[in-house]
Amino acid sequence: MFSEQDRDNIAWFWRNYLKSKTPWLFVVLGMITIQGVVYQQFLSLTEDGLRVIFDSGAMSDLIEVCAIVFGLFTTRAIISYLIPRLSVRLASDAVMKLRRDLIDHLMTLDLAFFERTQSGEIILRLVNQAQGLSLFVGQATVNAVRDAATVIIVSGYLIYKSPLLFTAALIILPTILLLLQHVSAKIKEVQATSENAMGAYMTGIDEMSSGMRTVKIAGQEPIERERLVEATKNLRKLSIRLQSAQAVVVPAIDMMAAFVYVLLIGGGGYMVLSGSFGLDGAGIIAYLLGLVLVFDPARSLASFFAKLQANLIILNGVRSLHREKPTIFDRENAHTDFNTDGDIVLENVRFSYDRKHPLFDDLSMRFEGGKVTAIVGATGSGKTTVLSLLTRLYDVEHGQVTIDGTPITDLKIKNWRSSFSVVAQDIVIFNSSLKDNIRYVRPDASDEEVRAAAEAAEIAELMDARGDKPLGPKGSQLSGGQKQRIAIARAFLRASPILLLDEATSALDQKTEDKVKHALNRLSKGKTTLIVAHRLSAITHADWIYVLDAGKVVEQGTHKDLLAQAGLYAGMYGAQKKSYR
Ligand SMILES: Nc1ncnc2c1ncn2[C@@H]1O[C@H](COP(=O)(O)OP(=O)(O)OP(=O)(O)O)[C@@H](O)[C@H]1O
Repeated sequence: MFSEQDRDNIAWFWRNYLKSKTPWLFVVLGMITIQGVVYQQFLSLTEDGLRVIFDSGAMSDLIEVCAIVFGLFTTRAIISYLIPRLSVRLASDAVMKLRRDLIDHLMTLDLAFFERTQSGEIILRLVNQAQGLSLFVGQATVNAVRDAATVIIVSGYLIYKSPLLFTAALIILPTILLLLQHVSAKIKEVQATSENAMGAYMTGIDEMSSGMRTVKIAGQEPIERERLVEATKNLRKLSIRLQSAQAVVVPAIDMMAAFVYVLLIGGGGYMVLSGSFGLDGAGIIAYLLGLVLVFDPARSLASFFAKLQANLIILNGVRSLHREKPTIFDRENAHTDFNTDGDIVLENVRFSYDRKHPLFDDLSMRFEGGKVTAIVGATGSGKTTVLSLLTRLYDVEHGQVTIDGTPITDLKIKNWRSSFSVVAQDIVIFNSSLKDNIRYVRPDASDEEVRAAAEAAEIAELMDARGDKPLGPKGSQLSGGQKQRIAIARAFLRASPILLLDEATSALDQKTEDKVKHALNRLSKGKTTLIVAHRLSAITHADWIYVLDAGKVVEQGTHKDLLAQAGLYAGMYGAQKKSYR
């Protein structure tokens, strides 16, 4: 019923999220025990009360029994109010910590993880599964512990009263265990499928809403609708299957309980009638009442057990995110200081996104400190990947990348990355004001510094016009060129010693591009600058140019050298010039 992995996951959850609350858990346990004792006392008092009635005893004794029973149940009611207040707080704290840990952990993971994991899967873990666990731990588990305490205490009392009758009642135990074993496997299987389906559904919603422009232009709304509706149908089917698997538990236990009641009325009745078992009418009625008090929580426990199986799958889902390990992290004794003006060198680098097809095999390049180097080449030749290796979004598999002779893997990642200003192809705009979007790369920048950066990137006018108005999800209220100018403004604001420009001005009109380019040229003065561009006219001024083809450097030199070589570069340049005429 519990696999090795389940036990390990529960131990992990306990260690990290509940153990520190042990004193409070004891308080809850104490209150739960009192509730169980209330039931046991109730039984004992009922037996006394019945005896007073059967034996025509004193009315005052009966009143006393009634008063105590009332007092006992009032105590139980007060505790029933206090327990959830405390337990929900404990569970919410645990899940907040779990969510915080998951977020912290996500931040350490490699870019590669996010490129292969569906967004819905991450949302599912952080939102639904964490919430589900909170409810389960805070409510279901506490109720289950209360039920277990009641079962143990009342059963103890029943064993004390008549071991023989209790042993007879245990006849059904093996059947219950077999049933639970069978059901738990089924529940686990359906829950795992449901979780995957829910993750895919969430990813579908994310893709649909962020890709609505393409959906509408391609007229694919019916297909998107169909895709999502199909997913909801699938979820409905799985939810019914799960409920059906869980639903058999309670009625099956009720049937078994009926069997035990009949057995005990018959057997117990016989024991009273024979008079040789020390059991009277009041005793057997109280005994039957006791069994009812045991069966009710036992039935809830069985249904808790069914829910537990589903939650173990959820717990495993959350844990699996924790099991993801980053491959790019700081080495021990990593340096924080390095010469940012030094040459950056790729030495015999091998790298592949997909192990079977290396993109680079023995690639060597040098980016001279303080100079402008350009990388050109056909689409897919690996230009952006070179920039990703420099910024350690990926690590090389073989060879090394160095700055001023120091391998970049010896440097603290935070310090190394902070030496870059980047204008990337995939510009990320947040749904906040334009000003805050520029400030994102340097939160401590003053208003004047943000304005100067916006002016250099020719976006100051728009920044004033929009004021504090958010830019829409993923900057949806901006044009491509406006987004690009925000990215450029960020590079101006950050003003780090190494500048990476990946198709930085490709979305700008000629006039704006000319202005921005002058500003960028000023910014790159004295900085190690790497430019990736398709439009070769944009890089003719570079101190050195690399021409990449299918992951290999096929030509290199200055613009003049390369034209003189009359090779690939000269051909590309000639073709572009012709098309501009
Ligand atoms: N995250 C990734 N996972 C798998 N393959 C990738 C990934 N990113 C890029 N690739 C592949 O690696 C190759 C090089 O991509 P890269 O983006 O470096 O090319 P590029 O020269 O910058 O192209 P472009 O000029 O179109 O921007 C391409 O074949 C691409 O399909």
